[in-house]
Amino acid sequence: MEIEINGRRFTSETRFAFDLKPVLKNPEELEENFPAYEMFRDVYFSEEDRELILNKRLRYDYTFTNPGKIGDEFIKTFGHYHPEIGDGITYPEIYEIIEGRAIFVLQKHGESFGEIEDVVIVYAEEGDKIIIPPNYGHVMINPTDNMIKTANWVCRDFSSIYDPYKQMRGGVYYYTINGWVKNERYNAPEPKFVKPKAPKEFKGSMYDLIKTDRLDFLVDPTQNMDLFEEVFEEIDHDLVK
Ligand SMILES: O=P(O)(O)OC[C@H]1O[C@](O)(CO)[C@@H](O)[C@@H]1O
Repeated sequence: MEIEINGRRFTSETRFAFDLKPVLKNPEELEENFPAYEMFRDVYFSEEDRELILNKRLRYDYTFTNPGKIGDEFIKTFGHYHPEIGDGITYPEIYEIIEGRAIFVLQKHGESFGEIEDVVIVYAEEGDKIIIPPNYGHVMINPTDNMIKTANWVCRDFSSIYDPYKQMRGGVYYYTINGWVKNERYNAPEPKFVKPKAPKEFKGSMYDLIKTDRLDFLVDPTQNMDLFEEVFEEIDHDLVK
């Protein structure tokens, strides 16, 4: 797929349903291949911005996630962790929902990939900004009949880590037409159900945050670990559709 921004064309990398086989609840139910989501990595609006983005060691991506199901499971991203910066702390990330409604499953592993210390299920709406704290892996699910469009800022110095999700066949929970199904390969506590509560300094245009120092935490989260204390607000799970 291609998008045009200010006369520049950006081409996506497509993840197909077959690419998701290693992380599906029921891979055997996948018969026909189709595009699951489009990733436009390293987008910029002007050459001047491009220089700023490179200097700040950041990357701006769009992800367009199609609606659909594989068996009874809703379409989702593959899922990944980020590497360590040092001292056992991994790179965080910030997402924005540009269009649609999404669910993120965040998980933090302990000694082994299968030992989960914390699970946070984030129900996000259009306009929400979602901060993925250090040390959490993340999967984004499309629980709707419409495409989800998201943007994200992330440090550009690393590659995502997919092996834990491959080894465990996906994240700690699958989202299905019958609701949440635990992936029994994991030992994990009960999930917390939350909505995003990004601090007020992140209000406004996601892209324009590059013109401020507010994204510095993506490259060095250790300078402001308090930021991650209040990025979610617990919700009553019964209220969640
Ligand atoms: O890398 P995955 O798990 O396929 O997830 C897709 C999205 O995650 C990002 O890598 C950001 O974390 C985006 O660039 C990409 O569109």
